[in-house]
Parts: sequence; structure tokens; C-alpha cells
Amino acid sequence: MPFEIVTSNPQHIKSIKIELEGRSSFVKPITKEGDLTIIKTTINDPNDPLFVDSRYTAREYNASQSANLNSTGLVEYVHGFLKEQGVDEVKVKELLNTMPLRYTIYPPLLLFNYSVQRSFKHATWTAFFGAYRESSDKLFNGMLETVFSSNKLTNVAINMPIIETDIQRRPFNILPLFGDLIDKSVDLNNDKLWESPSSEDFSKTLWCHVVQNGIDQYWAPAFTMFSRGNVKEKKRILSEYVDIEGNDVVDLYAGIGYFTLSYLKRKARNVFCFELNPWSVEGLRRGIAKNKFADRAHVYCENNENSITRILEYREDLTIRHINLGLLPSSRPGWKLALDILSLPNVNASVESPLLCTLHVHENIHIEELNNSSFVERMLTELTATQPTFRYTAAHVEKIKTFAPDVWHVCIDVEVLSLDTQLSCS
Ligand SMILES: C[S@@+](CC[C@H](N)C(=O)[O-])C[C@H]1O[C@@H](n2cnc3c(N)ncnc32)[C@H](O)[C@@H]1O
Repeated sequence: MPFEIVTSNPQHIKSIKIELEGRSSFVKPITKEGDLTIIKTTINDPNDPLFVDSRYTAREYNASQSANLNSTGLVEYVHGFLKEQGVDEVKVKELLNTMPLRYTIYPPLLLFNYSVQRSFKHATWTAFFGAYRESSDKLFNGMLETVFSSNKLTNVAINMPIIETDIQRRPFNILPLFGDLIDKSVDLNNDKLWESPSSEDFSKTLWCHVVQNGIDQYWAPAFTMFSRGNVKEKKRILSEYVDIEGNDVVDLYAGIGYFTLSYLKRKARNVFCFELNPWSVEGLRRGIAKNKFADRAHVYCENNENSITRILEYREDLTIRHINLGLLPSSRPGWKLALDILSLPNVNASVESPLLCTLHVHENIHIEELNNSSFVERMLTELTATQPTFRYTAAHVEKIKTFAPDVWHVCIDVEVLSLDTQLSCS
């Protein structure tokens, strides 16, 4: 996938554009996300010198799923619609200047990005929908039938930022524009709906489905967020590690199976998955069933603190060669737990190689702490202090995507090695 440059400093835009044009790598248009400017490129190499500049960040974008290819068609459609409604030229211009240009297709949902400058929630659009009654349904229905006719979409919504303090990272603010995400008969204020939903609740909710790397994934966008940006990290699981097949894996923050499903596809013998959100667990179960992984997946809709008990209960000897810690902004709450799992009597007793297990530590890290390795050093010191019976090395740091200006979502591969091997070798 190509990369786009994200900058909060308007003074950078011109020089970046000139550099890209000189290399025939500039992709129109330059867009805004709040205070950030997004400059698209045709460059696919994450190590391109342009992206190493720490004054701005680069992130992947999906040219076929985001608005970039089709935004012209979208703007043309909206323009034509507004003219048809008899809206005057000045107003049309205002509306076009504030409409969103970026979106993602998660069949059957068309999900628009939100920014203060460009959104169907912008005051100009709210005023238009107020003045032209029924225009909203007509606009979005026509949009699905014309601009997105080949995608079989039924719903339109706006993706709003999630509440950072919610540990389950639920999309409380997602805003439906056309079609219901949940049947009108469902009471959204009922705690039971969120904590222990029934099969009837599941059947009254819209489910999205995407296939990435040949893996089917399902989620209910009203209850679980989805980030397509992790596709590269999923690919790494599918292609990099030779010790998944035939061995065991623990996913401490399984969600809808972002990483769990990739381990299962890679023929892990057992994957133990822990997830608090019952809606994500339902998505995970649907994914496991569709991909035919049921015999090897052990799904626990509970706090991962129970993982110790669950793994001991399993009784058989396990070779847990990977533990995934996919919690943002920090997976630190799971570090000790992962080491406690590796210290259980029925875990890895038969592993002969010095490398016992790879921890996949997900974190949001400031670019400075990444470049000077201070985060990684602190983490290794903390792991050693927590469980000194192992040795630790950071084998790889994968930059997954930018989370905010200068903040990267990274996955650090921490190799947990047996101490005995070091002593006997020295
Ligand atoms: C960043 S999300 C990503 C999860 C996953 N990668 C996915 O498919 O969405 C982290 C997940 O961890 C879950 N979680 C957070 N704390 C947990 C805990 N103590 N035990 C089990 N799950 C937890 C949240 O509900 C959330 O779904």
C-alpha cells in the first residue's frame, strides 16, 4: 500500500509537494483532517528517505478503499444532487467545501471520516438537512445507488473519534447517516445490551464483513471498532514466523480476531483468546466459524487475568511460542501476565531452543522515544525486573501506523530466551 504524509505544520506542505512532484510521486488532492494536512504519495517503501524526516509522519493508505480514487465521482454526484434540489450556487459551494472526501467501505457500510472542517455533521450540512426535509435520505440513498453501485452497500455513517479512556475501545460516537446500525426496538441505554447481549440482540444489529489476506472478519460497527491499518501487521504474522505452525499462541487482547485469525490461518495448534467485549467475541466467533478454525481456537469472553487459571486448567503441556499484546495506547498491563503465563509448569517445558517465546508488544510511542530507543530500553529493564528467570531482547520494531502527529503505533517483538542456555554457553 502507498504512504501518505501527515503534517501539522503548513510550512512543510510546499516543500513536500515539490519534492514529490520532482519524483512524479505526488497524488492529488491534498486534504485536511482537522489541523493536519494529508499529502498522498505513490511511494510504497516505508524506508524511503522522505519518511525518515522526523518533522512529519507517514502512514499507509488504501488507495482503493479510501476516497482518493473516487472522490471526484462523489463530489460530482453531490454537486448534481444539490443543483437538482434547487440550492443556490453560493450555498452549493459552501456545502461542497465542507463535505467529507475520505471514507472506508466496510460492506454493507459506507463509513465517512470525520474532521472539523469536512463532515456531513458540519453546520452547513446540518442547516441544509434542516431546510430541505427528506433530502438526507435521498442524498445518501442516491449516493449508494450511483457512486457505490458495485459495492452492495445499505448503510452510511460517520466514524467519530473513540473515547480514549474506554479500555474496550468501543465506538460510542459512531453516527448513522442512512439506515440503522441497530434496530429501533433495541434500548441502547440498557447495560445488558453492552455487557451480556443475547442472540436476539446480535440478530438486530448490522454486521460488517471484510476479507483481508484471505481471512474473513466480522464486527458490529455500533459496538466494536475496526482499524484497517493493521493489515500489514497481520501479514507479518502470516509470513514471518516459522514457529507458529504446530505450536500454541495466547492473544491477551483478542478483539474480533485481528491477530488471532492470522495465527490460526498460520496453523497454530491452539490459540487461547481473551476478550472483555462480548460484541467483539461474537465477531471473533463468526470469523472463527467462517474460516473453519473452530477446533483450534479457545475463546474466553473474560478478563485476561483469568488466563493463568485457564491455561493451567487446560492440563496438557503447551508450547506457547507467541503471546500477542494488542492493547493501545499501551499493552503494559499485560506484560507481567505474559511472563506469568510463560512461567507456568505446563508451558514450554519441552521447548529445546533458547528462544522460548516472542511477545508482540503493541504501544503508541513518540517518535523521539522510538528513534533514541529509550522506550525499548525501559521496557527490557522492566521485563527483566519483573521476571529475572528469562533473558529478553527486542528483535524487531515494526512501525504500524501513525496514531497522532509524531506518535507511532508500533509492535515490538520481544524475544524471551531461557537463562539456562546463556549460562551453559558462557
Ligand atoms: C485495541 S483493541 C484491539 C483488539 C484486537 N486487536 C481487535 O481485533 O480489535 C484491544 C481489545 O482488548 C480488550 N481488552 C482490554 N483489556 C482487556 C482485558 N483485561 N482482558 C481482556 N480483553 C481486554 C478490549 O475490549 C479491546 O477489544
